Amino acid sequence: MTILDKIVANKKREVAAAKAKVSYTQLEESEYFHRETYSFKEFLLDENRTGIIAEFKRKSPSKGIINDQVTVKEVTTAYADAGASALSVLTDRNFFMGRKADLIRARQLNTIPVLRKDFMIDEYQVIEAKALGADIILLIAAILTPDEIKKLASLAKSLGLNVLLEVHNLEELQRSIDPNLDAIGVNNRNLADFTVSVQTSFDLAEHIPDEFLKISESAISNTNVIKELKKAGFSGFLIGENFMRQEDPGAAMREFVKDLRG
Ligand SMILES: O=P(O)(O)OC[C@@H](O)[C@@H](O)c1c[nH]c2ccccc12
Repeated sequence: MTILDKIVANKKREVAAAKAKVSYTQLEESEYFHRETYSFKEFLLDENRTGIIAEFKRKSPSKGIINDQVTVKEVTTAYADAGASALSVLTDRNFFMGRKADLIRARQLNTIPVLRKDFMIDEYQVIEAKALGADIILLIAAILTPDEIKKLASLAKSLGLNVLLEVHNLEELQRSIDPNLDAIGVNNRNLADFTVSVQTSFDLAEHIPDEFLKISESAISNTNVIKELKKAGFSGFLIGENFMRQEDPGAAMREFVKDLRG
């Protein structure tokens, strides 16, 4: 059983428990369920921002605890001030030490798009994402069939959510392309064995149709890589650990952006 299999098995139990605890009607009564979402594209392509999707991540299966000493407030507001185009907030509890309350908090405090970073396998989670204040959902090709992607993405679009599809290889990309997607993210980390290579993004770039925003995810730790990824057509850069492993993740991002712009 790979780690991804374990995460999905756990997620199925978690979703069943959430459904028993909070009904669809209750989700739809959330104030955020009716809000107008921010456009992912608009913030990514805004020249005054950086294209960086800055992630709040306390822990990961590959690295263990990264940083459990900082608050959602200090980190996400500093990320936004430093020029993040969007925030990514982990809501998986067991493997990433995330909480749904982290997403609500990030939403309350910021006026840029927020990505719900989780393992989406059920329509309930999409509705829940809107109710928690998300603007963007992540769909991971490795754990979904093309029909599931279509179903979850079209539901998300009907709620005004932006959809980011994550792929790790050409086969996943080609089978998963769907008109309801807004952005395609190439994960430089193989979720089956945790190996990382930014080359994965360069290899897949030309295969992503131009109507989708191109995002490079994971293992980005220097600004030269971003400059090269931009030349290859990428407009979004998802960065977690490189900032979160520092005592002050917001300050780390500020320095990084200074270097990127300098
Ligand atoms: O911390 P990194 O290497 O900068 O990576 C961030 C992000 O890409 C990574 O957390 C991620 C990418 N896809 C995921 C899917 C689920 C959980 C986490 C992820």
